[in-house]
Formats: sequence, structure tokens, C-alpha cells
Amino acid sequence: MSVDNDFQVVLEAKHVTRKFQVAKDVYLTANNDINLKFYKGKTLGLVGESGCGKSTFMKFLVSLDTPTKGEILYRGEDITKLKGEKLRLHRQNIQMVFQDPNSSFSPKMKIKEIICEPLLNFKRIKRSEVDQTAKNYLRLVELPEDLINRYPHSLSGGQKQRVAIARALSLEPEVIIFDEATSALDVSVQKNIVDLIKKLQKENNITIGFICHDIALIADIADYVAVMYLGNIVETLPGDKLSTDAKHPYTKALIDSIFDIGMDFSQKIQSIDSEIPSPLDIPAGCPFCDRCDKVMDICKKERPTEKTISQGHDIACHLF
Ligand SMILES: Nc1ncnc2c1ncn2[C@@H]1O[C@H](COP(=O)(O)OP(=O)(O)OP(=O)(O)O)[C@@H](O)[C@H]1O
Repeated sequence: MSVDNDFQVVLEAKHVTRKFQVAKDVYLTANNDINLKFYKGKTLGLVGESGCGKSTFMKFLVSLDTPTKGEILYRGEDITKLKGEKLRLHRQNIQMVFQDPNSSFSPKMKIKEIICEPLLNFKRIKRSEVDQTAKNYLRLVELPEDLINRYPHSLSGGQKQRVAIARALSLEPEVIIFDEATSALDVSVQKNIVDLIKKLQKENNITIGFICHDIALIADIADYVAVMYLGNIVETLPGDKLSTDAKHPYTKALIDSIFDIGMDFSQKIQSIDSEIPSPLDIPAGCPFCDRCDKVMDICKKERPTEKTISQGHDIACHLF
């Protein structure tokens, strides 16, 4: 993306590739030469079908995995190289909210302990301050203070996600990554959580990475949208221009799919006839060439490089 003059880059992925060995001499390319920038106080939405490599990529941002090649720069420092105490301290800068809070909450911990655990780990508060601190954070995420002594199993899905957001906020991170964080919620609850995220972002100038397979939701929340296909970023553009300015045949197929299958494209995209290829068998040229109705000879031979076609709008397609 070429909007550096307007926005401050906080986090940047440079030529990030991740290969998984799945058998002797057989490698699966989950991320292929990804370049993305996260700007101060802005939301970058990452969208693509199930299995395209979104979660693999987001794990690098929160130091849960390291790429096979490439760099993840946080304020210019390559965090893939951090180890030990430096890595532990860095974790305060970038927090994550997962799809399923049950997997990250201990069922034996009270809500106040869940919210304050990071603060106690980093010795930011004393034990005696836990109750008041947890109440403050519950108020921030618009939950009643008296939940502090409850256990997670007694909360609804939406309430648990609010607690997860409170915990992520507690260390005052510069960046929060949301990995399908609203996908398991009912549509009305989802909307309330998205509104809360937008409000908290504005108040705290947080940089957000929002992974989601729902392109309509991404268009609503993201300042910039990156579209991923088979481990490749095929197009990046401003969220408010997604429906009018998208040019890549894959992005357009995703947008059409909203109308085809009622806004849920975890199912097969009906506007594309063929099946998605296996990441074990990515075409030599453009990753989308086997399914593209505008395919040309060059598409089968050469991988298209990203080109900037207008401010904040990059595309990797031989048509442009
Ligand atoms: N540890 C691993 N070993 C082998 N293959 C893996 C591993 N982790 C992920 N993959 C493969 O990498 C590809 C990308 O997976 P990833 O989970 O990143 O996709 P995703 O877009 O997040 O999908 P979903 O939304 O379904 O989680 C998939 O083909 C997946 O099977």
C-alpha cells in the first residue's frame, strides 16, 4: 500500500512466506511473499476463503509462529528475531482476540482474574488492585461490574468476547489482532461487538488487524482491506471503496458471492465454477489463473507482482 505519507506505519510484513512440510520433500505454501502495512489507529481487514492462509499470517504478528522467510517489523524492529525476555516484554505491544474465548480462558479463573492476569504477569498492578481494575475494564467494554466474581461458563458468547477484548486492552497495546473474533456470534451481537471495537479504537488510537471470512463485515469495519487467495495477497484497497472499486477478478467474485449465498462465503463461491486448488498444488503463474474467467496466456506462466493503481489501492493481476 502506498499511503505512507498520510499514515504512520506501526507494523509491516515484508516478503513473508510460510511453508509447512507435510511429507518427505513435500511442502505446502500457506503464505507466499506477503507484503502488508498496518497504520497507526487504522484497521486492516484480511479477508479470504477458509484455508487461504489468514490465521497462519496473523500468528506471525503475535509471535506465535515465525515465517520460513521474510520479516515482521514492529516500529522498524524485526520481531521474528526476538527471544527470551525481549520477546516477553514485546508481547505487551501486540495483543490478540481469538474466535473462541473458551480456548483462551481457564474455566477455573474468575472474570476479574482473566482480565487482570496480563497486568499481574507484567507487574503493572498489585493483587489488592485486581477488583477495582477489573471493574474499570468491564465498564469500558460495557459489561456490569458485578461480573467480576463470575466464571466464564456463566457468560454468553457476546459477554465472553467483551471480556476477551477487556483483557486485550488491559496492557494498553498499540496493536490488537482480532482472528474471526465475531464469527461465532449471532448477527445482532456481532454488530454490537463491532461497534464496541470501533468506539474503543477511536478512543485509544489502536491499530487493528481484523481477520474475517465475511467480506460485508470487513467492508464495514476496515479502513483497508487485503484480499488473500491461496496464500497470496491479490488486492488491497480502502474498505469504503470495496464494492465500487475492487478490480481483481477474485475480489469481484467474493463481492458477488454476498448476493449469491446470502453473505456467507465460507461455502463454495458460486460465481466461480471450479474448486479452489490445493495449497500443495499452486499454479505456476497467477494463483487464481485456473478459476479466472479473464485468464490470459501470461497468467499461467508469470506470477503477477503488486502494482499501485491509485492511492491505497494495490493489485496483483496481469489485467492491470
Ligand atoms: N501446522 C500446519 N501443518 C501443515 N499445514 C498447515 C499447518 N497450519 C496450516 N496449514 C495449512 O495451511 C493452509 C492455510 O491455513 P490457515 O489456517 O492459515 O487458513 P485460514 O485462511 O486461516 O483458514 P480458516 O479460516 O479455515 O482457519 C491450509 O491449507 C492449512 O491446512
